[in-house]
Amino acid sequence: MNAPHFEKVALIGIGLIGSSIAINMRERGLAREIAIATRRPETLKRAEELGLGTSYHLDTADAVRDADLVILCLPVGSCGAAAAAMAPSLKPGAIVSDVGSVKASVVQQVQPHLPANVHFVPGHPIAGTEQSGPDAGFLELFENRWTILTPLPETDEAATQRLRAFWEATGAMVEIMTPEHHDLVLAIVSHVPHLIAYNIVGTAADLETVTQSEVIKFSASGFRDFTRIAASDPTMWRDIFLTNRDAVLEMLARFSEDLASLQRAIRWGDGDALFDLFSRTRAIRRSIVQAGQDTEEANFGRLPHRKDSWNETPPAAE
Ligand SMILES: NC(=O)C1=CN([C@@H]2O[C@H](COP(=O)(O)OP(=O)(O)OC[C@H]3O[C@@H](n4cnc5c(N)ncnc54)[C@H](O)[C@@H]3O)[C@@H](O)[C@H]2O)C=CC1
Ligand SMILES: O=C(O)C(=O)Cc1ccc(O)cc1
Repeated sequence: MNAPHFEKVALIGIGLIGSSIAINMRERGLAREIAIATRRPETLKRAEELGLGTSYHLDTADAVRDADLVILCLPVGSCGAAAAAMAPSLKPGAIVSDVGSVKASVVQQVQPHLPANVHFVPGHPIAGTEQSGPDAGFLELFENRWTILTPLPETDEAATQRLRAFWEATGAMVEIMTPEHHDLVLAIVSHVPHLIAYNIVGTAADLETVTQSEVIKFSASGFRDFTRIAASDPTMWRDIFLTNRDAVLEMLARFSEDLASLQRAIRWGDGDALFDLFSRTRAIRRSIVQAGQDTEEANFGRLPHRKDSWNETPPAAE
């Protein structure tokens, strides 16, 4: 058990990420008090049944009172309103952070509401699943995963280092970058891939010659992987695309150009072009697996709340 990193931590929102942080604090003794706030009474009741906190609040301002660290664990589009609601009750010297998948927009939404005497250190754990809600959290979620912190030029360095130490105590590896760079990188490695999954599952479901049951019956594992990703929370992903618009559109334009050249290679029977690309991509996959960064393989067997019937045996090591 670690010494507490903070006396009191307030989590605003208690879904997959909030509950995973709460479980980490509880199991690893990272905070003495854990205040949980959420807007729906049913969710709050469930968090209490799960024993995720030490106090439970429907009022965000109540939850953050006297907190040394406040983490917004909300859909990105809701962070501004939450910051406005809690701002008058923030303790001077408190660290305010978040876990949103987009960073520049969170900075734009949250910073104007914060008093000058608190430290704002935005963050993003690059770890998750397609599940949501307070039942979805688990202790190992952040282990050996990156958490990116995007402090602002004026952010107090000591506050950033305290938050780094907190995340490292959950098992995460921490990297620091600007919000804008974060948003570009995440657009290509996370946001566009999710868009592709939503699109391909939608296209398959819309095909008039293929009934829904055939889509499920004959789906190979590649398509199944897309359906897992396309089962991710609609509110969360709507907000990601609306708030990381420019970076996603830029990466999507690059993607579309490359897709057009693949289309051309297929049309003209250019097997070399196809073979070259597939060889390069296979090498990339192998280097990711070697570095131990593959979520599916790393997470297999440690997702207690995964209920999908396609959670088959892990593939043999490549
Ligand atoms: N799910 C994932 O795999 C990952 C998500 N994130 C980010 O973490 C944040 C939270 O995501 P999850 O925990 O997965 O979401 P979730 O859907 O599991 O939980 C969201 C929580 O926020 C509450 N909430 C929703 N709208 C609200 C509003 N308008 N005002 C107040 N409370 C509201 C919900 O009741 C719930 O407690 C998002 O910003 C997401 O982009 C970051 C890394 C991974
Ligand atoms: O479930 C998956 O495959 C994910 O990609 C999880 C995820 C979703 C959003 C993030 O910002 C970070 C990680």
